[in-house]
Amino acid sequence: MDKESGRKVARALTIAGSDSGGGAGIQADLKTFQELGVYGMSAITAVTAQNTLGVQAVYPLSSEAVAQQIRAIGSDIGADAVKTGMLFSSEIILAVAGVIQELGWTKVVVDPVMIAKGGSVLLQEEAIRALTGTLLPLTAVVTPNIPEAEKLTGMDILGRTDKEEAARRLAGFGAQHVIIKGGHDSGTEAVDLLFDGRYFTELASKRIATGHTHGTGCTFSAALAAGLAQGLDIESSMQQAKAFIQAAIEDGIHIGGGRGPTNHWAYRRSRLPLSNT
Ligand SMILES: Nc1ncnc2c1ncn2[C@@H]1O[C@H](COP(=O)(O)OP(=O)(O)O)[C@@H](O)[C@H]1O
Ligand SMILES: Cc1ncc(COP(=O)(O)OP(=O)(O)O)c(N)n1
Repeated sequence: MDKESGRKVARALTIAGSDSGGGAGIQADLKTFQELGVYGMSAITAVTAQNTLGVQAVYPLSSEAVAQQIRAIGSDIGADAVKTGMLFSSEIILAVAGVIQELGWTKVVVDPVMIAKGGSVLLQEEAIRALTGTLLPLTAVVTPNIPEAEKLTGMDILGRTDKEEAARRLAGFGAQHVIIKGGHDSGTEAVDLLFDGRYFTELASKRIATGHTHGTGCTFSAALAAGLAQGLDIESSMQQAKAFIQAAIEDGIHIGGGRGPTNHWAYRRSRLPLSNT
């Protein structure tokens, strides 16, 4: 609660890696929170030297440093929702899962970031088991893209039936909801599939032909967490996140010499009266 205005302030925490180029990771998450009217906080897991051409270096923090950042937030400000992004190692995953449990946070969005679009490793292979064994059981929504869902479940995903089976397996690890994202599919639509443990719901949008998709997954999961922090249910948060990422990709920012970032201003601008844009 903001003491002066008496208004409740929605608070969201991102536990993720820093992208020096500003398009993905912590930077994308905080921009998304801000645009959606949510107070953003961060616990940094690793620093990457990165730009639109790719990841040049990764410097992970100690699991203790990550845990202390989260506890500092939990013991004072609190968080209405949390998202995780790049976690890099099993030590960091175990620390993050431990503190989330300690603080009793339940609105937890896990974006199981593994490999950047340029091919760099953002999660060590041996950490996959820690992710499925300790973090997914604490998860309200897990948001893999297709290659991530394949890695987590150990199966190939070629069509809708495979996506459904993969979602069931991910729910089997303890995630309450699963969203298998469709950015890596072919076809004229980008179709995201939500599984709530019983039913499947598809959310489709026009696929935008663009090379400027750096940070799409981070932005989508941050928007999802922002919706949950504001008290929306999972379906409404997903609809808001889909609209946010659609606007951000459609109006991508063409900076740098490689894969440009999405435009975090675009969603709010698209909702303003024309005279104010
Ligand atoms: N070219 C595109 N056009 C429209 N939506 C897209 C496009 N690429 C990705 N998306 C959407 O962006 C979100 C993130 O998906 P994806 O790119 O698969 O994640 P990641 O960055 O983790 O690989 C999803 O909602 C997906 O449908
Ligand atoms: C620090 C950091 N975290 C995550 C990613 C991956 O971002 P993602 O949204 O999956 O999109 P790409 O960057 O892979 O285009 C990252 N690159 N850096």
